[in-house]
Amino acid sequence: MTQPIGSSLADHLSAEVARDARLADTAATVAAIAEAAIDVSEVVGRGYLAGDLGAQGEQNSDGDVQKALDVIAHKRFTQALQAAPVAEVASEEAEDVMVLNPGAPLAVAIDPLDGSSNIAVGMVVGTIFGIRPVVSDPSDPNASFKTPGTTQTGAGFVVYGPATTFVLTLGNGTRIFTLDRSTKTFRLTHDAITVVPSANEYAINSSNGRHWDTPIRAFIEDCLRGSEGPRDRDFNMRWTAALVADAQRVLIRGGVFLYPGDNRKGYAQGRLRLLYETAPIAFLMEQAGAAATDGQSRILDIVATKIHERSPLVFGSVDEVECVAKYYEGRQPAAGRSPLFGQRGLMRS
Ligand SMILES: O=P(O)(O)OC[C@H]1O[C@](O)(COP(=O)(O)O)[C@@H](O)[C@@H]1O
Ligand SMILES: [Mg+2]
Ligand SMILES: [Mg+2]
Repeated sequence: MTQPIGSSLADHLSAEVARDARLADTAATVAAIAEAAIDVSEVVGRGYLAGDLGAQGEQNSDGDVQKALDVIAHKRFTQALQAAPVAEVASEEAEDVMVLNPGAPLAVAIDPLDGSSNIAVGMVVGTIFGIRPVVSDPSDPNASFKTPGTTQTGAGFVVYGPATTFVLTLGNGTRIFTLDRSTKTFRLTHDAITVVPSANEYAINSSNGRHWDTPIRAFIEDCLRGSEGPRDRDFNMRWTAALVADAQRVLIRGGVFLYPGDNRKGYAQGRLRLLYETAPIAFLMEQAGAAATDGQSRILDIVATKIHERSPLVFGSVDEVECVAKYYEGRQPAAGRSPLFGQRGLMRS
């Protein structure tokens, strides 16, 4: 049963379990993550008064330098998951899978703090998670995470912005809950979201333009040409440097987000990690009627071979995601290439 706007996350979780009792463990895990998110939200909300949250520490598994807030968030979410029916955790901030409650039914992949480059400048950051069943294989400690994203029973992200939002799917639509700070409760503000099929906004870090492959360069070039190019309409560009914030914008307003692979060393598969970034976002997008691919193939069908594996990511309004795939297939709208590429101009390589 759909809950009314303003109802609590706890009520929504109860309703989901009433709909499908198999979701009980997933719902308990989501509740634990939400509690921790409120605590992290308070730290983020104190901003510079909380000390130097951007202070640099060790390198994480992916070679990124950990910031103080990365470590605080990792500890708080791990503590929360310890008290949930979770056996294993794959965290961006831990090299190997962490074993929490052996014998418990669930495995969680988590990016405790997304958008780390925004910490020091006091801008929006978040948390991303995907929940899936444990796969027992004594010969492979990572077996639970080597299943396609379609096995996820729940996924979500938190945005610590002007408001703190908790964006959730349990496979029955995507909803946004907003933190009511007076009661420390997440309340439903956006029920069963439907992303518009087409919109005039794209998000990409265009400073990497000279490293992109031809289809992505051509797609962005044609967006830039706007009403004078084959797309026949003008586009706007947004990039927050926090995947969670860009994903929330796409859910509410539509558009397309791209973090493709590129020619920089180590970036052949882009920057984002399959298990705790692209697969949860893909589940949330599909549940909102949007799409998510690596440019051509559905993200939710990809099986990780290692826990910190990266994948290119293109998600958002279905027509735009489909349009990107057409550029890869050579079926893009016909037109001469723009002078912005290949010759003198903004995007010259
Ligand atoms: O700095 P870039 O290359 O624009 O990358 C930004 C992207 O990297 C991320 O910050 C990666 O996440 P982490 O901060 O968790 O490593 C995304 O949130 C964001 O979309
Ligand atoms: Mg991240
Ligand atoms: Mg992170």
